[in-house]
Amino acid sequence: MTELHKNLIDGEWVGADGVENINPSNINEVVGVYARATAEETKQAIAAAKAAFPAWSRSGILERHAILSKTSQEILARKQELGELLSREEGKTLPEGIGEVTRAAQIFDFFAGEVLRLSGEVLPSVRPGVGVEITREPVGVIGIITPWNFPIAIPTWKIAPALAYGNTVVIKPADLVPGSTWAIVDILVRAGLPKGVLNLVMGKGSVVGQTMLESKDVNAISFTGSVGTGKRVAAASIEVGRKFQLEMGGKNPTIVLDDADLKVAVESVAQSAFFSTGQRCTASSRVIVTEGIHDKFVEALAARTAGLRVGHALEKDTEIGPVVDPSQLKQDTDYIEIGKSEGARLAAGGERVNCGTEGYFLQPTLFTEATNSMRIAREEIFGPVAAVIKVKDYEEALATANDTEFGLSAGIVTTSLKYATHFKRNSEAGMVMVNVPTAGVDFHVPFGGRKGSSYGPREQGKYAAEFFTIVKTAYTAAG
Ligand SMILES: NC(=O)C1=CN([C@@H]2O[C@H](COP(=O)(O)OP(=O)(O)OC[C@H]3O[C@@H](n4cnc5c(N)ncnc54)[C@H](OP(=O)(O)O)[C@@H]3O)[C@@H](O)[C@H]2O)C=CC1
Ligand SMILES: O=C(O)CCC(=O)C(=O)O
Repeated sequence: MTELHKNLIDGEWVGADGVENINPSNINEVVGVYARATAEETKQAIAAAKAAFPAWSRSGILERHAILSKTSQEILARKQELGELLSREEGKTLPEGIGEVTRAAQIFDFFAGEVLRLSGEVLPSVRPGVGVEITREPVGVIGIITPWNFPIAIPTWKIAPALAYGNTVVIKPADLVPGSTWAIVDILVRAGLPKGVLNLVMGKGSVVGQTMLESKDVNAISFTGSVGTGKRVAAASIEVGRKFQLEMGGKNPTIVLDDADLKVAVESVAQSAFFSTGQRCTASSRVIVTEGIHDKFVEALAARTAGLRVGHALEKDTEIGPVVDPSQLKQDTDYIEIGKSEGARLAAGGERVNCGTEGYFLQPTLFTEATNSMRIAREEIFGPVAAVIKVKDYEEALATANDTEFGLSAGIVTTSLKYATHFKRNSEAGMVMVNVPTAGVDFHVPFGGRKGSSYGPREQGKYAAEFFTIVKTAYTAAG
């Protein structure tokens, strides 16, 4: 009998039965069995978080620091095991899985430090004899809803600041990958988190997520996922007057200019487009190339793409793991057909691959001769599929890069200080990368986009305080 991983509600592990978590590298392998919360259990979790808030919000900073720091240390000590769990449930390669786990440990460590750096401001009033204090207070119960593609990093970069600043939490991880979140919740509880402060409700978005959206007792929701669900979060939150923060899709461009170092350009685009199986909101799926370097760049990138080793996520030589599940695989292959029918040229990949196990393996796929009006250049695919668009010069490249409803990350590969500087200033993206991939961000600096990609304050780094706290301004007249 496989052990049931239960939900955590008010300090108790609860749940009678669950569903199997399947390995996308080998669908005959069950990663574990995880409970699915009901709407009633979700309401109990919210009530527990509400009841725990007064005490936790007034808890000492040393207690909060110690719990987050201990959690960071255990995650780091277990990075191999947790990296394997992550790779088995989501399909990214083991080095990518271990990297993501390490990032989670670093995030907990960062916010353990932030607890000790909480500060405010003291200002003179315009009225003589009156003082003004500006402080940050916790918001209350934070609802956290996360996607499947970063099963440990995204839950962590929402849970860690929420707890650090004195909030209580109800988290619903993606139904497809509950294992990594279960593991960090277990670690946090054993690190000493009081009951009710953090509640885990695994299960379906339509049940658990929807119940969170409808609850007046959830004071803020931090969401990462698709544009469609993000709009639901926004509408429901406005209805009950709560704070919300959305991180959604991307259609991130990488510009390659004539003066680019060819090797840097090819490696940067291959990584941005295909690593983590292209399942990153920061992935670059539009490659905008000026005509002087176009042909030799396309030739080199097609060769690099065709040479990428697709395989079981835990195999030593694998560079590209499987697609996460059948519905994402269908979306990817549908878009490959759309690209062909739109008249783009298939320069590499395009087929499913047999890697010896029953997994959702797909060749990294490169289209060339695409235009920015094609659906493969406008809609987020969320798989290992990229399209090259040829342009005349930097000005056309910049206009093409910005011609999208999204604005998460954007890259340029160039040796020109002039163009790099101009691009950093004029790109309509939240994160701009010069000679580095569009994906793979640091853990201690702000993360987020513009236009249709994001809504609300930035995540991560010290900027996380903007969402997870409320500013209070207090006036005191001297006696
Ligand atoms: N900008 C960013 O930072 C990122 C954006 N993304 C985007 O996320 C998408 C892929 O993730 P995916 O998980 O499929 O996105 P979804 O929006 O489908 O799911 C995200 C989360 O929302 C939940 N959810 C679904 N329906 C509801 C509902 N009615 N009420 C409340 N919650 C609900 C899901 O639950 P369930 O698991 O049951 O479906 C899941 O936990 C991609 O399009 C990608 O662009 C992904 C990562 C980062
Ligand atoms: O690129 C990264 O490091 C983070 C990307 C991300 O958060 C995402 O795709 O969900």
